[in-house]
This record gives sequence, C-alpha cells and structure tokens, in this order.
Amino acid sequence: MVLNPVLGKLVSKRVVLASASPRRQEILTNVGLRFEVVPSWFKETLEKSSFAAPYEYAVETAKQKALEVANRMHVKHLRTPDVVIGADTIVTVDEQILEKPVDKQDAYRMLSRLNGKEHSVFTGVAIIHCSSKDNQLETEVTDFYEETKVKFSDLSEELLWEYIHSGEPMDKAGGYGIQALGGMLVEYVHGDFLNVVGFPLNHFCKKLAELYYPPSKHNVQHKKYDSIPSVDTFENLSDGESESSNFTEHKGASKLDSSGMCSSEAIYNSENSSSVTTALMVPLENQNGVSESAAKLPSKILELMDGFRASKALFVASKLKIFDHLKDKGPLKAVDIADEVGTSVCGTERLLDACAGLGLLEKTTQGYSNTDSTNTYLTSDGEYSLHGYVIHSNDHLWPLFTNLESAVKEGTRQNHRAFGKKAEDLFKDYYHSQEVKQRFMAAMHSIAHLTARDVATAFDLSRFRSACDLGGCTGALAHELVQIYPNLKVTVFDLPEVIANTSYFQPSGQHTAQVTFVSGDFFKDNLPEADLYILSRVLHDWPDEKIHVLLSKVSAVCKPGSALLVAEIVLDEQKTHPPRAVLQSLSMTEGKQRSGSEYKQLLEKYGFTNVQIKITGNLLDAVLCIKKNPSP
Ligand SMILES: Cc1cn([C@H]2C[C@H](O)[C@@H](COP(=O)(O)OP(=O)(O)OP(=O)(O)O)O2)c(=O)[nH]c1=O
Repeated sequence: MVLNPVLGKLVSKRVVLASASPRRQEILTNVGLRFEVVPSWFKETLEKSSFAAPYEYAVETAKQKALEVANRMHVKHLRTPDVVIGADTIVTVDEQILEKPVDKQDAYRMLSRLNGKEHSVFTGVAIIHCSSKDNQLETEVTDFYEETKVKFSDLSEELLWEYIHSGEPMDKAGGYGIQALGGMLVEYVHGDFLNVVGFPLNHFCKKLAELYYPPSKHNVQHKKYDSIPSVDTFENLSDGESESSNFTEHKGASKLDSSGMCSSEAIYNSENSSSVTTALMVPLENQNGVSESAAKLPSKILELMDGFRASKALFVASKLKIFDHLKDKGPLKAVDIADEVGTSVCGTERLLDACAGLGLLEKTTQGYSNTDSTNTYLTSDGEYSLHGYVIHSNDHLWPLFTNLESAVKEGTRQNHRAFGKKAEDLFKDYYHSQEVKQRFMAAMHSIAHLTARDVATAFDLSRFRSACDLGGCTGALAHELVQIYPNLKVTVFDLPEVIANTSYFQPSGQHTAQVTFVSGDFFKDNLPEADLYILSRVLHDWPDEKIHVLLSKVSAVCKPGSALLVAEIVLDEQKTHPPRAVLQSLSMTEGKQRSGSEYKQLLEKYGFTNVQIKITGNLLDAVLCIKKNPSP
C-alpha cells in the first residue's frame, strides 16, 4: 500500500496517457490509475545525432509526444487535461539507438546486434501538468529517464528467425518483448524490469512524490525522494490540499479508461494490508476544515455495492438515446434533453448528474456534453459503438441477473423467471422478431468490432490465403482481417437468418469484396474450405457434446498445416481472472469459460498442435493452433 497515496494525488485529475502502447496502459491500469488514452501523433523523427546521450533523445521524444497530445486536446475540444503522460523506450547498443523494426529484416539486424551482448534499455518519461489561462495552454514539464541493462544469451540464427516469425518483435524497441517470448532470449536484467516493458513505474512514483509532496519545513532532511515515502509520511504531510486518502477524493468521478470501461480496481486497496490499524486510519477534514480520524472506507466494496445503480444509469441513458442527442446537439441543458427525449425534467436532471458523476458526461454552465469516450463508445454511431451491447445488457442480461440468487440455488439459466419463457421458446422469439434479432446482432457486432483489430493482429496470419469465420455474424472480424491481410479472402459462415440481416452492418471501402457471406449451420452443414478457420466467441457458449460435434467437424475439414484461430476470454489458471469472464459465467449458459491450459488440452484432443495463446488486453484473447499431420 506504499505506492497508492502518491497515485491517489491523480484521482481527481483528468489524466491522459499519450501512448498507444498496450504495455504502458496495462502497467498503469494494474496499479489502479484511472486515465484516458490519447495516442500521440508526434512522429519519432528527432535527429539522434543532435543529442549528447541516447537517453536525452528518449526524454525529448517522450516530451514531444505528451506536448502534442496536450496541445491537440486543448485546441480541439477546449477541454484541457490536467496531466498528460508521455514515454519513449529505446534500446542502445554500441552507442547506437534502436527503435521499433520496420520489417522482419530490420528486426533480424537489430536482434543480431544484441545477440550475446549486454545492452541498455532507456525509457524517457514526461509528466506534463496543464492549465488553461485566457484560452492559452500553459504547461509545466517534468521529465526523467530510467536505464535497465539487459543481456541476451548466444542465440542461433534459427532461433532468431523463429522469434521474428512469431511477429512479436515488430512493435517493440530493439525488436524484442521481454515480457513474452522475448523473455527466453534474456540471460539477465539489471534494473527495473517494467522499464524494459515501456514504463518505469517505480521512478514515476518517486517523481510524483517529489512533485506532490515537496520537502516541507518540517522534513527538510528529505531533500529528494530516493525511496517512495511511507504511508505515515504522507499522512503527516500537510500541503494544503485534501490528502490523497481523503474520502473526498474517493468520491471523484470514475473516468473511463482506454477501453471505455470503468476501472474496477480500487485505488485504495488496503483491505489486504497487514498494517491494518494505522493504514486504515486516515485524516478526514470536516466542514470546518478540521482533520479528524475515521475508518478508511473500503472503496472497492462501496464501488461494487453501487455498481448496479451505475450500470442501470448507463443503460437508461443509452436507451433514451441521451448520448446520441448530446453528440448531435450538445451542450444541452436538462430541460432541453427532457424535451427531446420526452422525459420529466427532474428525473432527467438526476440521470444526467449521475452520468456526469460517473465520468460519462461533462457538466458546464452551458449544460451537459459527452466526453470523448462517450462519443466513441456509447453513441449508436460511435466509431467503436458498444450501444448494441449496452441495450442487450439492459433488455436481456439485467433480467437474468435479477434472478441470480435462484440461478445459483438451481444452477440453471433463469429464462423462465426473467422472461416467463423457456430457453427454446426464447430462441424462437429470436427467429421471429426482427427487433430482437437486430438487437442481438448489434450487441455481437459491438464486441466483434471493438476487439477485431487485437484479435486479427494477435498472430501473424499473413501466410493464410483463405479464412472461414464460423458464426462470424455481421463480419466485423472478417472486414478487419482483410484490411490487415490484403491477400486474405474471408468467408463468414452463419445461420441463414443471421446472414439475411447483415447488410446494415457492412462497411464501405477497400477490400470489402474479399468478404463473402455463406449461410449454414456449423453443427449440421458442410463447412466451406479454408486454410484458416475462426471460432470467435463460440466455444464458451456451448456444452461439451456440441463442442465435440463442432471441433470434430473443423478438425476433419482442416488440412494439415492449416490453422484454427479461437477468440475467447482466456481465464488465468486459477480461473478467477479476468473478472469479466467469471461474471459472464453467472448467466449459467450450458457452456463454460476456459483457462489457457484447458483450451490447449481441448484443441489438442481434436488433432491441433502448437497451441499459442495471446492475452490481448482487450475484451477477447486469441488462441492459434495448427492442424497436425495424421500420425503414420
Ligand atoms: C525492449 C522492449 C520494448 N517494448 C515496447 C515498449 C514500447 O511500447 C515499445 C517502444 O516504442 P515506443 O515508441 O516507446 O512506444 P509505442 O510506439 O509502443 O507507443 P507510443 O509511441 O504511442 O507511446 O517497445 C516491450 O514491450 N518490451 C520490451 O522488452
């Protein structure tokens, strides 16, 4: 719990990570920081020879990345962030700076230079505090760098090429990722491991401590924070602001994170702390500004307790199309929105305030407007709209979860209680009601579209010429695949009533002709020929007997050397994480979520080998396996 107080200083601030790096996002999310992701457009083209030392190049690049985002956000939306964080990671060997390889040959060149040697990894970080004065952006820049030494073993040519063909080197400085397959190349690491992965978390926290808790008169001996101050130190400091552990900061709006999801990780997680008494007693200021002690509130539990209210507020605002209206016409006052959507003014105002409190809306004197994340994810025509899934959650999942107690007691799905119908009859509804069908397809489309890029790029699929997405629904993944792999043709195979309704979801533009739709039932009909089969969000839904039928068919039609790509949430080996997957299981479908080793075992049982698993950090992970040659 030592690190949290300093990160807590950022809780009530609008923090932006100016980086597209999924590793940086993960490192900061893992420690409970809430932030938005706005990748920088700054091109990494600074003249390297103009810097006296390589780290200066990394620091300057990090600074420029962050400043570009701060300026763009300020100019574009006049909604200046409070803090923008930028970073740049480089690898240096023999005075040369290595960034990300441009192609496989370049990766080979870099890895050969690192082979058998020690090299340095530098990450430059810039923390920019922003404010707006007379509409001008004002910035205060704090920067630093961290160095880690890494040594590669002596590696064979064959191993280097095998590694390059895995596709992993391409988006990483120096052409390797120490956190994944690249870890196998490394003999030792001296220094901060996370620095190599792209973000020196420890040094970052020390910097924040320097910034937010400058040495006071009473503790002048602490000139510099060589270590992160203990909880006690923080609690005794009074810097005029409410302390990070103060409840008022707990009440700060939960910002949407990069994926548009509210972070469920509590910033303060002292439930697990062993130094209970002192750590749980924190100063709270009463209305007279006098500090008093009170038991620290268990923020994670409170967040969970209120979770249902927050979900329902989101669902109702989506159902009423409030986000759509605000996108078109915002900022709007409550009375205007109530008029637009035909609701009471007082009820609408409460809902809008709740949405603002949850970080879904901004409230200013002009009225309410959407945040960027809301425009992207919650409007029905947003680039990565989850609107369909939100409506499905309200109309279908909410009634099921209302009956969770009976579901747990009986161990069965609660359609009869939630909808007064058995599962088979509900399915018939799905066939007969155009509205229900489209709602369901929109929900599936939302998730498929949002995850498509990460699934499509989880592995290098460029060697395949034809793919068949079984149960591919609206073709969202298929369209992403053909964008990324222009030599690929994809057949989307799904039930006739699904295929008949796909036209609404089709994108326009290049490569669309490479996607074709074929109707059929993957349990009964012949499967189209392909050298890559895809099962995305299919396996977790069906009981073992059905999976047996399906995987036997896929295995039979798949030629040796051809592959099967499975997109699912992959559970950890304890089968408790990610919570999203285990919560989905509570719907009590006949299928189940699986861990990595369970997927491996399942796929090997049906004649697949070389099972590789990629945790994408998105809502779906990816598993790729190859059909093996029949045994002689
Ligand atoms: C050496 C090494 C680098 N990396 C990654 C970290 C960085 O994401 C990347 C270096 O490229 P960067 O240019 O630092 O970052 P980026 O392009 O990924 O993201 P952005 O510019 O938007 O901030 O290499 C690893 O993931 N593992 C490693 O072992």
